[in-house]
Amino acid sequence: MDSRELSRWIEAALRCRENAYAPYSRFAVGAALVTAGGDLFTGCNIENASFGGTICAERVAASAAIAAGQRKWQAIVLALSGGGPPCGICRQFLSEFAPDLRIYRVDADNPQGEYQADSLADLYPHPFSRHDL
Ligand SMILES: O=c1ccn([C@H]2C[C@H](O)[C@@H](CO)O2)c(=O)[nH]1
Ligand SMILES: [Zn+2]
Repeated sequence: MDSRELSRWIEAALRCRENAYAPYSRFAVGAALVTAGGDLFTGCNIENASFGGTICAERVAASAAIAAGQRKWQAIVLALSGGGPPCGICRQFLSEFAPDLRIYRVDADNPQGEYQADSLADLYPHPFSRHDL
C-alpha cells in the first residue's frame, strides 16, 4: 500500500461519513473496507430510535463486501471525530472474516493529521471463534 492509495481509502471513508444517520448521538462515523484485490466498500453508522438497532459504520462496510461475495480483506479505514478504535461488537464481527485485518483510523476533524495503524489481532487478541463452538 502506498500513501496515495491510503489517501484514497481515507477519502472514501470521509465521504461516506457524510451519509451517517446519527440524529441521537450526533457522532458520525465513516468506514472503507478494502478487499484483498483492492476494491472498496464503504459504510456509515445508522442509528435507530430503538437504540439497540443501531449499526456501526464498520459492520455496514463489511456487510456490503460480504453481500457482494468479497470476504478476503486487507484493511479497513475508519474516519471519526477523535480517531477512536472500533467497538467490541465490530472487532468480533470483523474477526470472523479477517482476524489480522489492518485497521487505519483518522481523526475526521483533522484528516490530514497523523493516522493510527493497528492489526485487529492486537486490538482484539482473543476472539470467540468457530473453535470455541
Ligand atoms: O467505531 C465506531 C464507534 C461508534 N460508532 C457509532 C455507533 C453510534 O451510532 C455512534 C455513537 O456510538 O457511533 C461507529 O459506527 N463506529
Ligand atoms: Zn462498532
